[in-house]
Amino acid sequence: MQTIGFIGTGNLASSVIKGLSQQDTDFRIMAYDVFQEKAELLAQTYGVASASFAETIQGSDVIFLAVKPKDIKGLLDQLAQFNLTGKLIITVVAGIGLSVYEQALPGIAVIRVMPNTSSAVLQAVSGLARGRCVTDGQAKTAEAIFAVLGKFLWISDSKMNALTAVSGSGPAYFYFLTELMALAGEKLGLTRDEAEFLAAETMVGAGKMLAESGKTSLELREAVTSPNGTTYAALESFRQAGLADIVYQAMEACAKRAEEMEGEYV
Ligand SMILES: NC(=O)C1=CN([C@@H]2O[C@H](COP(=O)(O)OP(=O)(O)OC[C@H]3O[C@@H](n4cnc5c(N)ncnc54)[C@H](O)[C@@H]3O)[C@@H](O)[C@H]2O)C=CC1
Ligand SMILES: O=C(O)[C@@H]1CCC=N1
Repeated sequence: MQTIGFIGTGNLASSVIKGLSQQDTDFRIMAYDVFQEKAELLAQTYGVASASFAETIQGSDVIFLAVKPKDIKGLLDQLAQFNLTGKLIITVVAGIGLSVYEQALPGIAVIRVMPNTSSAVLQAVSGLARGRCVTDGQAKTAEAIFAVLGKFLWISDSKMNALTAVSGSGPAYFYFLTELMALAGEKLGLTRDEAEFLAAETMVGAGKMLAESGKTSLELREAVTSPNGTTYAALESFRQAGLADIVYQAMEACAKRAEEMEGEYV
């Protein structure tokens, strides 16, 4: 059995620990946060161990870094004080490239991962970028973790910010669209509860169709769209308002922000 030690127990780590704790895995989990009570609450909720920083680092085969980008430099300075030989570092920190870790921790195995918060319901999609010192066994360990949490793909470090714009931040875009649809439904005469229920269930159902129907998003969209019907009217309005550009600009801003972070925080 291998031990995964989480450093930082915020939103992302909570989603991952929640997901892992639902399945019978070969992993033992330890968690540390600078706010001790936060790690303890999480540990109690999911039946995992909370421990000190040193215990977590020394007792883990996989050290899972889940702090904000602004905190990574200080954390790497702390990690450099420990003997990490043979351990695997998994980092989910947005925007910070593999070379930063490899410079700070020479010779240590690092895999950079961009998961998403759907890890909590085992429906994440994660991108994994392999560092130079990672053994095949360590790569398999990372695959075992992210396969439990959903789907994954290996990708080059240079594409990680683009992947972040699609799937790392992506859940928020769908939640935002759900909020906007609910607000519009209310304006059109539904109650808030009716509109929120309908918008959320529509998002869930459409996602399930994408997952289970074997059809593409284009095919599924066409099946809803009658010629000159109601959906057609809505989609034409989206097109005329330039939705494709709006989506591109938002995702470009996301990737650009990820790119800025390394220079800003390291
Ligand atoms: N929230 C999300 O949807 C996703 C987040 N990420 C990445 O995951 C990382 C964490 O994000 P969130 O969980 O959303 O942030 P968060 O703010 O909820 O959690 C970060 C945690 O790290 C703790 N922390 C800070 N410095 C620490 C240190 N030196 N040692 C131990 N704990 C420390 C904080 O107290 C906090 O509990 C970020 O780098 C983000 O880019 C990646 C994919 C998705
Ligand atoms: O907003 C953020 O910076 C993080 C990275 C991907 C999702 N949330």
